[in-house]
Amino acid sequence: MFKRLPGDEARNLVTTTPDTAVVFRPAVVQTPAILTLIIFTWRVLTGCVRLVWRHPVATLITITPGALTLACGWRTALLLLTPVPTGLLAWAITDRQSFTRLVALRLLAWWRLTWIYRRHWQPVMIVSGLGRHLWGRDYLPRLGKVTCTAWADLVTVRMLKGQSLKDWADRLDHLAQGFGAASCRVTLTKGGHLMLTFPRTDPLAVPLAALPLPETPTVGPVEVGKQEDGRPWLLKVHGTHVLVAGATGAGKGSVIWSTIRGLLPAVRAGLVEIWALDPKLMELSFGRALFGDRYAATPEDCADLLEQAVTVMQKRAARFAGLQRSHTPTVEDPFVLVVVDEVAFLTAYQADRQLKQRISAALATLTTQGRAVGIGVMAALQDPRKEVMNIRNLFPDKIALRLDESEQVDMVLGDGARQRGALADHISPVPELGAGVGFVRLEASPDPIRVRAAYVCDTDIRDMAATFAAGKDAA
Ligand SMILES: Nc1ncnc2c1ncn2[C@@H]1O[C@H](COP(=O)(O)OP(=O)(O)OP(=O)(O)O)[C@@H](O)[C@H]1O
Repeated sequence: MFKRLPGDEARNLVTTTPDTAVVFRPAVVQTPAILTLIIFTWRVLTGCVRLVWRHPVATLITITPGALTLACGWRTALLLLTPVPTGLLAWAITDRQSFTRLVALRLLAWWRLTWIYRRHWQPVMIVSGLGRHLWGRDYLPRLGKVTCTAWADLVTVRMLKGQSLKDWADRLDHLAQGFGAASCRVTLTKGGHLMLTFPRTDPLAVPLAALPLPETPTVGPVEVGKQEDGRPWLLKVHGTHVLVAGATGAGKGSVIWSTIRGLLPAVRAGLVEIWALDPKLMELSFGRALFGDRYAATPEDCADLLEQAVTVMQKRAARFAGLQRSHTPTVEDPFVLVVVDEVAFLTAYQADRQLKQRISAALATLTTQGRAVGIGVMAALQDPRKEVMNIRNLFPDKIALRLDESEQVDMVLGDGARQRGALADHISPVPELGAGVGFVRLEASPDPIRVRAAYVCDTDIRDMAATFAAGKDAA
């Protein structure tokens, strides 16, 4: 008499009495050898076709020498092929960019697909829990195309049915570790498909020197640093408000000073005014000459300056009403950028309740109504919690530099930003490695982008103040 046991393998588990050892009897299905051979051949053939289709250049380069040797012998093959490496070398020397784009990166992509991703795909998927091993079969997400850019591998993936972006976002560390990358970012490309980004090199690993001053006056977007992919980081300041959040020493000053630097030619042309609030008396006081009488350090002066900005805003709004809905900077109505270093000193940490109220009201008025009439606020903040900065949501653009806690990332960049790879709490506290590094979300995309601000050192600020001090005429 056999007693059946409950569970997944019930039909394979039998025992005669409850206290005897379980006898495991695996089900054996006899597959005809011919069927196995047909399936195997079919897989090899489709694999070859797919390989040639996806990587024609790499396949051609690999196969040609062997094919020529077989067809004409090694001497003739050598004779025929010698011009190829010579030609490639000449191409690489004369037009490095096109050679890299058309040959080098494609070869690299093929190599990394076969050697890194395909080889490790199955174990990484199973161990990370993104694939399943059920009834003796592996159910794995489909590895798609690998594209190499100058700095990262972009890997397309078709998710398993029933998986969500969150399942992948929760396992970014596993994926980075599994494929030997420093980090991993995930983006949904279309229904069921996503793209994983594995950086190979980090263009932001070394500090960036202050950028050259723009040749023509511009109100933005201002180039303030570099993006992870090596492209310039352009920060919009006109028509928005920017909040820069970062722990102490995160490099908030470099974002502020790079922005000011990029705007200086426009300041000189009369198209921009920079009003500075420096309650810590540290950061902006260094370039005080640039701001003239639009500089305040004590809480009383800061409240007065903010209220002046509100008056300018209201007068403009009254003049513009019914005539124009957006602002174009002119000498009569320049763009006013109100820069506030450590805004919490003026709000949350301000002991004088009346002053605190005046400052909070002015800031809230400017951030809710200033955009359309050409008044922008750029505020720096160490602690982004709501208790400290209750108007943080009035800033449409936010930058998360190094933060102390993982929860603070979503407070700054919005829900889900950390899950999508904005690991601002993992940025190195070593200034050379991490100061000025941060994450931003551009308006067009929910995916965070890693950036680094250029470092405007004391000498640069001194030079800027000497050349552009308020009241100096254009050279
Ligand atoms: N973009 C940068 N690249 C390299 N190093 C930087 C950069 N920005 C700042 N640093 C270095 O980090 C140090 C701290 O920077 P900074 O004072 O701007 O930080 P912070 O966020 O303003 O800090 P705090 O809130 O304490 O004032 C600087 O003295 C400088 O040495």
